[in-house]
Amino acid sequence: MSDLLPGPVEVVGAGLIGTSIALACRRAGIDVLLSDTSPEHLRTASGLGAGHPKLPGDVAALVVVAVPPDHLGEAIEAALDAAGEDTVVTDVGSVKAAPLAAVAGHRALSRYVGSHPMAGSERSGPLAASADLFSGRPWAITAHAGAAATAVRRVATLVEICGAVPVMLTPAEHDKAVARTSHVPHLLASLVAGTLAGAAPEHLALTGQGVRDVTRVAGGDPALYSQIIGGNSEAVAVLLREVRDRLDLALDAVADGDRAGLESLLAHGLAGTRAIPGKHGGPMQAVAAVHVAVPDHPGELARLFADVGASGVNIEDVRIDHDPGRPVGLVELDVAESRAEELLAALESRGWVTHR
Ligand SMILES: NC(=O)C1=CN([C@@H]2O[C@H](COP(=O)(O)OP(=O)(O)OC[C@H]3O[C@@H](n4cnc5c(N)ncnc54)[C@H](O)[C@@H]3O)[C@@H](O)[C@H]2O)C=CC1
Ligand SMILES: O=C(O)C(=O)Cc1ccc(O)cc1
Repeated sequence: MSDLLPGPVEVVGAGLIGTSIALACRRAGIDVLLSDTSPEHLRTASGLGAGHPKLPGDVAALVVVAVPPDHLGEAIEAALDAAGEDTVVTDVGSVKAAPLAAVAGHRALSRYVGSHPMAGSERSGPLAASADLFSGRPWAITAHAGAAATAVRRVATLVEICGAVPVMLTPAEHDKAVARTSHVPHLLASLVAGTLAGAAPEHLALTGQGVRDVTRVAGGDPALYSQIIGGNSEAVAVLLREVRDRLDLALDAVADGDRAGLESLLAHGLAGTRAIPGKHGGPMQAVAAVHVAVPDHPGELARLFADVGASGVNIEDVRIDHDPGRPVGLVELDVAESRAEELLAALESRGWVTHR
């Protein structure tokens, strides 16, 4: 337990994010109070060991509001109304200007500090939660000008307890940033995924890893993401117009057979992939993919990872694709470019079928 966060922590909204935070706090030995409008989620989260239902009279040191975006304002206000004089309130909503505007006139505004963990999944509810969800992930802290320094420190302590990396931003800057890194990518993933709905099975049989990578986030709950994206409409619209202009250029280049124009658009995209920070927030490391054919039998992945471990090469990322015609998985290991040849040789010497 931390001196800066003595507990208890109250989590309002025991879904994916709320229960994950609660589990991380419990792991750190902090008492957690839970509340949720869904008795089922409350029961499930309590059963997972995330805490116990809040009782009348319980007072938290920190309230974490983790409800869907459309309900953030009212839930933050209710938390500020009910809290003790020393209680700090944060929320973890994916947009930050709107909930702040909803409570801007509150007498206890100095004890509210917004935040946003940049980690999650396509799944919802407490059963998808994990204490490790935020490990090594950025977590924005969006203090407004009138926030008390003690309140900001308490929220930063929560971020540290969850193993995340704090990033200080104003609410407006945050909303512009996530329009670019989360909301527009989500919308475009959904548009691409939509072209697959109802497609001919013989076309879908040619699905590879690329389309899975591009469409993964589109698997998220449409009701939640319409609130997230709709709650950041101004910043999202600015970027969507930029994308629309490029889409028009792409259409013209394809229709006119303009290879140079097409290459220029693709090169711009490549530059974007290189701008994405690497693991742990550092500069992007040059990685190379090593592909390994793995028989679809119990224990084969464990054997492969043990052999990679024995070679001393670190795996930066891993993906698995399936050969539709054979009982074989194709494992793609991303490793530092400078170590790829060494890994290929080590795996081949142990009998694995590999290629770059
Ligand atoms: N899903 C994700 O990957 C991420 C979501 N967020 C944000 O976290 C918040 C929660 O999202 P998830 O955990 O994914 O959703 P979820 O659907 O898994 O959980 C939301 C929970 O809030 C409860 N709830 C709804 N209205 C309530 C109210 N008025 N009072 C108390 N409980 C209420 C629901 O019953 C549910 O248990 C959202 O604001 C979202 O923008 C932030 C980072 C990542
Ligand atoms: O699934 C992913 O890769 C995500 O990026 C999850 C996510 C979803 C919503 C957020 O507000 C923040 C993170």
